[in-house]
Amino acid sequence: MPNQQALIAPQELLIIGAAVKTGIIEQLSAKPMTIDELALAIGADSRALWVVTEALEALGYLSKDGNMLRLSEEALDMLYNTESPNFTGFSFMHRYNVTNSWTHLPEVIKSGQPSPREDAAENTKYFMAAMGHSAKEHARAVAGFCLTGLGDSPKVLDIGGGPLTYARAFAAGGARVTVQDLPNVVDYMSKFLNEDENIEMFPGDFNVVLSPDVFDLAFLGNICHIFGERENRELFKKVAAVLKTGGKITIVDFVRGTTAMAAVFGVNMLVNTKNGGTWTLNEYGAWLGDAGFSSPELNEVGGRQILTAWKK
Ligand SMILES: C[S@@+](CC[C@H](N)C(=O)[O-])C[C@H]1O[C@@H](n2cnc3c(N)ncnc32)[C@H](O)[C@@H]1O
Repeated sequence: MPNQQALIAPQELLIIGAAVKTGIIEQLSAKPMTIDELALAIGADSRALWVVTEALEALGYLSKDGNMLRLSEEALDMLYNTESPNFTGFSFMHRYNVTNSWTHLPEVIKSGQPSPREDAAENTKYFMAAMGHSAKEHARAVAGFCLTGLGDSPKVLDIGGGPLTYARAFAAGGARVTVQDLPNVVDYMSKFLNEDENIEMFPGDFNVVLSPDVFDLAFLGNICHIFGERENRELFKKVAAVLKTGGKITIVDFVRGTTAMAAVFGVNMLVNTKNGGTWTLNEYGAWLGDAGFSSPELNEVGGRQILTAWKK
């Protein structure tokens, strides 16, 4: 049934997102400023800046001391205080970028091509923050489920595991983890890794190569929706080649035909990728079977759908 409650503009996201994009937040995180000082610092129109900062104040992101603007305590907690229960960092900026792509859906429906993408370096930072944030709550449960039956200190290959949230949960469960991700992501994220974490990072495009080792478990967290049938079939074959016999593959993704979210998320992949999407259990079964795996089992853990199959 259509959800009329959902038919509202994401105004707060668009306002705070624009405040981050234009540098309002960064400038005010350094020091309080008047509207005119801020306008000069970020090269903005004073009238427009006044209207937007009034809204930011009304929404609780800014506070005013005389004519000086500053970030509110709540905004400081949310954006910068990693110890705060309200900390999100800048993870919402990924949603802001995605919302931008979604507004091109009418053109995408006609052309069949994804929305134009802005390749800004800070988007890697936002993407990693968003993925890390969304996995935080259920990573332990998912990792525990995936590690079941693998014995002591299994070797895990976490493909597309750049945000490190799942890798840390695997390591906490006793695994030795190799995280493979794109070189720019490994470059950025390896700074956040401590030497004693039992996690190493391998830079590499999974469409080209997988980390050359023998693993007990390959974890594919939300990567099968990025590409189409050909790439997934190839990836599953590469996974089979780096798993020991009897080794396990676990895939976290929305499975089309089993949840409404899979169809909706399919639209996200339509606007953001050339041939990504969400796939049915039958499709996964055929692709995994042809790559040498058993039929996949579908489970739900911590609200995430997980497919599990074993290398024959
Ligand atoms: C949607 S995120 C999922 C992150 C994490 N696995 C999770 O489930 O929260 C996809 C991840 O795959 C990585 N990725 C995308 N294409 C890749 C490729 N061709 N080779 C290696 N990593 C890739 C991205 O950089 C990103 O870290």
